[in-house]
Amino acid sequence: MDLASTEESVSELLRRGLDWLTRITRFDLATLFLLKDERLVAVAARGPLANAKVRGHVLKLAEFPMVRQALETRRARAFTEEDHSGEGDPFDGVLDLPPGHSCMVVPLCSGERRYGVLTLDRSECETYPQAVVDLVEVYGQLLATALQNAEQKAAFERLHRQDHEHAKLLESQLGGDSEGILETSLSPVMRDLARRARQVAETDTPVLLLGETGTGKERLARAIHRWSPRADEPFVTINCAAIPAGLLESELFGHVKGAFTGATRDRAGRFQMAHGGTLLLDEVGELPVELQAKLLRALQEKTFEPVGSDKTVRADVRLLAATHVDLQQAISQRRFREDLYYRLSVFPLRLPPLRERLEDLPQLCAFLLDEQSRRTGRRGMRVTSEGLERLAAYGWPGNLRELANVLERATILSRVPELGPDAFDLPVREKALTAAPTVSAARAEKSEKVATLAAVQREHILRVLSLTKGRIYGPGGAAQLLGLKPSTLQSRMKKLGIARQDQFIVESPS
Ligand SMILES: Nc1ncnc2c1ncn2[C@@H]1O[C@H](COP(=O)(O)OP(=O)(O)OP(=O)(O)O)[C@@H](O)[C@H]1O
Repeated sequence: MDLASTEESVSELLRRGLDWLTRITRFDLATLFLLKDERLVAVAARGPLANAKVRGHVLKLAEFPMVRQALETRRARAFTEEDHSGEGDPFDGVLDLPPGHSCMVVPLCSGERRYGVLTLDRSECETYPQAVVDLVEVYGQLLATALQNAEQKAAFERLHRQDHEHAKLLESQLGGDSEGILETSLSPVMRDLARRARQVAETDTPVLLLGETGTGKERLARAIHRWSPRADEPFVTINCAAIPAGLLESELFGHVKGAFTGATRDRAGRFQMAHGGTLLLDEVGELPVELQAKLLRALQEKTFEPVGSDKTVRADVRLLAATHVDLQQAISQRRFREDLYYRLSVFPLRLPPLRERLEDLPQLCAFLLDEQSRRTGRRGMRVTSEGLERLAAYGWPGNLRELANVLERATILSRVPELGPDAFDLPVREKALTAAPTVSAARAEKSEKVATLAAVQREHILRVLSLTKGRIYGPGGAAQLLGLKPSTLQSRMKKLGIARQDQFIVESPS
C-alpha cells in the first residue's frame, strides 16, 4: 500500500482494527507494519508499551527471515525463546523487552496483496498458545480483506475525482459547462429557450439554431448533445462557410481512394464520424444547393454514398443546424431548398442577441472571466458596477464572442483585478453600432436626420472591424468580410479617418 496515499478511511480502519484486537487476546504492544519496498514500516501501535519510537519503526525484511517467512507462507506464528536468540527481536534498540518474551507475527495478506504484518508482544516470557495464534491469524486475514476493500474504495474515489476533473477540464476546453448559465439566466427568453432545448434534446428531432453571430448557437448545440441520450457518442461539427464548396461534399460524406486528384485513400466524412451521435451543420445557409438534395436524403433515409463510391453507407446521426442568415430569404432567392428547410426547422430555437439579454451581463462576465483565467492566469478578475454600466451601454454586434474578447483584452491589460469603465476598449460609437448590419443602414436612411453615405460606410466598416478585432488581412479578416482588397479597405479607412481616430489595431501581413 502506498503510505503517502493511505486515505483517512484506511487509517481509521487500522486504528479500529487494533482496538478490536484487545478483545481477542492480551498484549503489551500490538504493532501494525505496512510493507513498502521490502521494508516494514510501523504505522500504528497499541498497548502500554506503544510509544512514538515504536510508531515509525522500520524493519528490513532481509534481516528478519522468520517475519519474511510468515508473509510468504501467509501463516501466523509465535516466537519461541529459541527464535528470539536466533534472529534477534524486531524491537531491539527500540524497546527493552526481556529475552524470550511472548511474541507473535501475523501476516496481513488478501488475495495477491501482501499488506504487511501485525506483531503482538508481551513482557511475560511465555509463548502464545497455538489456539490464540490461529485465532489472530484469522483476524489478520479479515483485517487484510478490510484493508483491500478500503484501498479499492480509496482508489475508486481517486479515479472518480480524476475523472470528474478531466470531464470538467474537457468541458471547459470545449466551451461547455455553461448550461448552468443558460438555465439560471435572468432573462426569461433565455430560460424558456433552455427549457425547450432540454426537452427537444431527449428526442432525435432536428433542431435549427437561429441567431446573430456569436450569440452562442454552437454552445447551445453542444449542450443539446450533452443533454441527449447520445451524450456518450461523438459530437461532430462542420462549418459549411469555412470549407470550399468543392470539398464540402467529401468533408460531409467522405470519399473513396481515387475519387478525385489527391484522394489517395478512403476517408470517412463527418456523417460517418458522427454515427450514433450528433452532427452540427454550422452556417447551414452556406451549403451549396447541389449538396442540399444529398443532405436531405441523408436526413430522411440515413443513407448516402461517399464521393466516388456507389456503395451506400448508413449513418445514424442526429442533426442540428445553425445559421445567422435568413433562410426564408435564401429560399425566395432559390439559394436554399424549401424541402430541406422544412426538414431542418422542425424545432427552431432562436438565440437572442446580447443587447436583448443585458440582465445576464453580470453573470456572463463572471463566467467568462473565470473561464478565461485558465488561459490568462489572472484569477479573481471582476467587473465593477460602473464597468458593467459601460458594457451595458454598448450594442454588442458580435454578441457573446465580442464580449469574451473585450473581457480578455481588458484582463490582459489591467494591472488591478477590478475592471472599471476605462478598462474596456469598445468602439467609440457604442449604441450607434448596436443594430444588426443591414438594419443599421436601413435605419440610417429612415432616420429623420439622413446620414451621409460616408457616415454609413464608416459605421459599417467599424462594425466589421470590431467583429474581427481590428484584423484586416487573411481569412475572416475585415477585408474578406467586406469583399474588398485589403489595400482598398485601408485606403477607405484612411479616407474615413478610422484607424487614427478609433485606435484600431491594424495588423500588417508579416
Ligand atoms: N451561454 C454562454 N455562456 C458563456 N459564454 C458563451 C455562452 N454562449 C456562447 N458563449 C461564448 O460566446 C462565443 C460564441 O459562441 P458560439 O460560437 O456558440 O456562437 P455562435 O452563435 O455559434 O457564433 P457564429 O454564428 O459566429 O458561429 C464563444 O466564445 C462561447 O464560448
